[in-house]
Amino acid sequence: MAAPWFLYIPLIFALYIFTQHFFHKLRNLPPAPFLNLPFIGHLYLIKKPLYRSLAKISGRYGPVVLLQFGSRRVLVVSSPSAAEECLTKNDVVFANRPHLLAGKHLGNNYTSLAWTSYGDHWRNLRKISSIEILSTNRLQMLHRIRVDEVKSTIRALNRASEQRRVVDMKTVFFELTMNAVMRMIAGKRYYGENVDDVEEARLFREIVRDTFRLGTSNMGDFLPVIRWLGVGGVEKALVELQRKREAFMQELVEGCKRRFKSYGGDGGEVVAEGQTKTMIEMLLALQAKEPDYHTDALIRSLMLVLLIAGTDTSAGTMEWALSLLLNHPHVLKKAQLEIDNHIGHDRLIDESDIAELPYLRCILNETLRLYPAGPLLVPHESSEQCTVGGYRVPAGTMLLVNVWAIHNDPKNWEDAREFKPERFEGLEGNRDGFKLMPFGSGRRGCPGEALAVRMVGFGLGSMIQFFLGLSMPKAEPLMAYCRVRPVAAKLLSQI
Ligand code: HEM
Repeated sequence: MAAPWFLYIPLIFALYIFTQHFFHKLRNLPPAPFLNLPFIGHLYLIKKPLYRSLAKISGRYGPVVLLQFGSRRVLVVSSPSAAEECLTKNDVVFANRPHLLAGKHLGNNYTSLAWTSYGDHWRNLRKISSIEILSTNRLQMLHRIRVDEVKSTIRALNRASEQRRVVDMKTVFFELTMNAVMRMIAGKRYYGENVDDVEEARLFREIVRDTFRLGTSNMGDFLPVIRWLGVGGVEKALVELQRKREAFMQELVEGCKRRFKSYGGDGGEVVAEGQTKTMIEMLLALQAKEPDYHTDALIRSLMLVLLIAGTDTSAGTMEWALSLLLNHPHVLKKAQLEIDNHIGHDRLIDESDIAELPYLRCILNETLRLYPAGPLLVPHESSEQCTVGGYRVPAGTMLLVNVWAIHNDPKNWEDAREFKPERFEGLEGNRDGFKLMPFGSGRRGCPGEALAVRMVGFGLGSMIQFFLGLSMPKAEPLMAYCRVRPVAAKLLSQI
């Protein structure tokens, strides 16, 4: 009598796994864990946080690993040389982004700067952002906004200090960067005291919260069945969120257009006396010259990308830096001494001082080494077949560069888990090839690096200049008592 059919299922599964493994080797694909299960692939190996799980897998199978995340092939690289190979020799091949749900709905069907594929449209967006918005010249024009916001933060912390109130520093830094970036984008302030419009601010905060909640990768990206069945309603929520984001940003664009007209401007370079031209206004100037390309939709899309890419990353880095300083008082003291020696006690630190404060830059680099805000960069995808580490990588493979693993690997760094800013002293450009790349590298590397270094360096430098013996009653989230340094009391009159 024949055995019932279902008894063959384990056999079929085993055959599938062995055949997969055999062909994997035959095709010279990068190493992979043996058990590649039907439907889910290697997802069963993944726990949060993803970069730690991947570092563990790489520790076992090597710095170039090919995994299967459900329906997607994923190449994980975790050594400086493998990262270099991907982002130099194969930089163009890996310059695409995978089509993930967030890119479809929040990236306007994969057309926004962060989500669009490599090509003319991406090149144009990159050019606009690098030249028209994030160039040294433009950042200088927006300098006053950042100074204003840092001063306002110092004032708030000083009040908390006088009242001996403990402060949630995570919120302080998040609100600082959000206010600074939104004022640069549209001249609006939505957090803390003196918000422009309470209801508008409430709506904005809701949009920001939902974007950070829904905008990260979700299981539907890897298991299409979840997407088809609409499990969790994620896609519906993303569509609704994008509708709100677009409507909100369009209102801001309209507001900037009205402001423009009130100057009697024609969308040109004219700005009223004492006013700072916002990023939207910079783009409206382009719209006046070339309306067909620089549409409202393009302006909305660019601004939404900068808002999300530039805030949480910078705020998180400031929070980690302060947390590390509180746990390493000798580093804080050395940084204070550097600032006092360079600036004295009669004036406030300024962004332009950062270049002259090498130890502060070392602290920044060391923080970004230990806690990179993008531990796996943003996923890339290969447009054609290429080789990495001598292995064949097929077209359409998603690339994750495990920067966290590279930054924390004892093979690359002495005392890798120790906070030692001194390790960067004397290093030209404070970088060490592909051993340190918190902003990525190559064509898709972060275009906001200069702004980030200014915002984070200036924000952190100001904290160091003003406050002493910040103590940390609770590490998670970072809560601190801020005590004004005696030498900084005089400076308070300047803010
Ligand atoms: C400490 C702060 C920041 C860190 C650590 C950081 C890091 C990164 C990383 C790792 C990437 C991905 C690179 C890749 O895929 O290879 C990226 C992309 C990007 N970043 Fe940043 N970033 C920061 C701040 C900013 C700021 C302030 C802005 C602008 C306001 C910005 C705008 C962008 C944009 C638009 C992209 C996408 C570029 C593209 O796809 O072509 N970032 N950033």
